[in-house]
Amino acid sequence: MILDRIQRENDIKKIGADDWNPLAEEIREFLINHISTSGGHLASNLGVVELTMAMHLVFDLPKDKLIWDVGHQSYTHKLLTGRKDKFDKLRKFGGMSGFPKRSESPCDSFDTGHSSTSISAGLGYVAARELLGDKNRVVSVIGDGALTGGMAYEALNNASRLKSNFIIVLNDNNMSISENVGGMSQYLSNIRTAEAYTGFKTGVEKTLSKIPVYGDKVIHQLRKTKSGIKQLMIPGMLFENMDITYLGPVDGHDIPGLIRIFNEAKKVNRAVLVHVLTKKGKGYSPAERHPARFHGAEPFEIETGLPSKKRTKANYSDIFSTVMRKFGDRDPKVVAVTAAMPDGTGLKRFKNMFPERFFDVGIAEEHAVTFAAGLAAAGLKPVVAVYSSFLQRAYDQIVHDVCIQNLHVIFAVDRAGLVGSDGETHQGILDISFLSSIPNMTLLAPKNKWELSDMLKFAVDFNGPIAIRYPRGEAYDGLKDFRAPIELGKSEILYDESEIVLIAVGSMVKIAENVRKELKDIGYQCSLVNARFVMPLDETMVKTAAKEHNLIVTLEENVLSGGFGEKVSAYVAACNFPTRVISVGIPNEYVEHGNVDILRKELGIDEPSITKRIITEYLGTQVY
Ligand SMILES: Cc1ncc(C[n+]2csc(CCOP(=O)(O)OP(=O)(O)O)c2C)c(N)n1
Ligand SMILES: CC(=O)[C@@H](O)[C@H](O)COP(=O)(O)O
Ligand SMILES: [Mg+2]
Repeated sequence: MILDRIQRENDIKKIGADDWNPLAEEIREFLINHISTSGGHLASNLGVVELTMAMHLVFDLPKDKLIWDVGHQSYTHKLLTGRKDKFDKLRKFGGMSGFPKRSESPCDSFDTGHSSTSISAGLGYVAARELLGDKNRVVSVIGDGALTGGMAYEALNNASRLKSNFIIVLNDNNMSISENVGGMSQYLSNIRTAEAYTGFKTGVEKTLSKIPVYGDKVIHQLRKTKSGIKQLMIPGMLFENMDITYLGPVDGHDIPGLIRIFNEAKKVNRAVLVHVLTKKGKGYSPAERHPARFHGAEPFEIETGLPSKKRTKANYSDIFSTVMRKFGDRDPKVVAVTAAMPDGTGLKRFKNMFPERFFDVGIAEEHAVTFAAGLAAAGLKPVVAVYSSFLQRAYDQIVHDVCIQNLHVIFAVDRAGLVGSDGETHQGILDISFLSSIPNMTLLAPKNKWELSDMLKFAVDFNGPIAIRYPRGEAYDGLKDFRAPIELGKSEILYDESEIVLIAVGSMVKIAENVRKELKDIGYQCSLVNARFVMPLDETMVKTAAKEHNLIVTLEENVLSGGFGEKVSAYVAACNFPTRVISVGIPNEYVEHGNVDILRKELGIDEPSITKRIITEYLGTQVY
């Protein structure tokens, strides 16, 4: 194995050119084998094997800084920097992250996970280099999907003032997770289409040559300019006009060609964008044919590309998908907005049925929210389906554009709570805190799949900003018989007893149900309340709970700071009730990657830990 000769960064420089392509093949085989068992971002990684190798051949790590946008495509980089053995625990608790991590290697210059940050971070590195008198190179690698995000443009705007070298590699595979969208994607497509370029060039030359005397002179003059007649067709002119040198497009699977262009890019004393064309999923035909399915893949059979485990139960996004189709049918004012996540959020079916009422705005959560505010102001009923952690981006838009104007925007907040193997950047553990503190916002969480459907109906019929948070994965189908109509600000009493009351939010109702069973088994009386609303808080319920029990236990899959438990505690304290409140939630810290059950245990929010805590902390017995 050539790959075995790579033990650390820069070892690739000892591999002869004849072995580059065989090494690329070995890397692909390694990635397919490992990701087929661990799961992970296969298609994006297969697409950048040669690109990563070429960068490692040209640049000097860790002195030079490579910044991977999103970071989901950094597996080859990890392999080339001595982390091959860590792939056995890729994305597993305590193992290697699926994203770049400064804590993992000095060759990881910047932690990523969310999109469109790489040019800003790279520019920061460049400015620091100039101030500190360092000599390193800075290279930001951004995908065509990530280039739909507003931050990338803010950074490019800023980069245009540069007087020193900063290399931006545009990894253009003509795909986001799903089909890429928007004007920039169209612009890149035009550049990408060699035929269009060649055809246009020939066309322009032909037209000009028909102009007597001057035509030939213009052609001659244009050919003499820096990028020749190609400028007329504007490949890269958008960047060139911003004082950012454009190089390319170049075949992203041709290592010598890439090396040549990177060496050219090094000579430019300003920001330079190298446009690299790659194929998402390259080398594994199921991934080439279905790049979206293999973007973030669950474990799969290599021969067929089919998932190793068949899913038997619907997940919450499936339920959302079904309900949205029904609403689309029922109410022509219902429209759907996604920021580049039609598959993950389950909006794809709505898109197919109501294409004119479906809006994929690209990786642009801030814009998605203000766009939805505009739709609502004009009388439509926008449903913004977005992952909890990505909604963090749009905080001011929620406040400034939606809530101050009290507009009826419905937020379907998917992946709320622990998401698992994506880790810190993707855990949806802050939304209760940041949404429930915004005046005018109503925030709900369903206990099971039927309640998600009921809550969505309630939200569509509501008037004002409203968010429903629900977790990643299988939708709970227990507690089916509890289906009282949703009323604004009213919780649902599931079991009404005495002594202890568990008040749980959304996904924690299922856990609380089991905790209650265990407490009852050892002789305690225990009530169970499904909070339903985080905001507004059901104060009447809390008052009654405090009066009729010795202990209130709140449960939520969110950080404790600013969470539901704090609200309940504050209310109980404000009413001067002596009832003790224990808040179960996530400590105020970032949660690493790993299986959700393991993470819950580690965080003390799994059933046995909660039961034990209630017994030891409050009841003062070690019986359990
Ligand atoms: C702020 C934010 N929104 C959404 C996502 C989800 N997401 C991860 S990768 C991706 C597509 C990125 O496309 P591109 O940059 O072209 O990389 P490719 O997957 O094609 O390699 C999206 C939408 C994210 N990581 N961050
Ligand atoms: C890198 C990224 O942000 C996405 O690909 C994310 O990993 C998708 O997560 P889900 O698997 O929960 O859809
Ligand atoms: Mg792409």
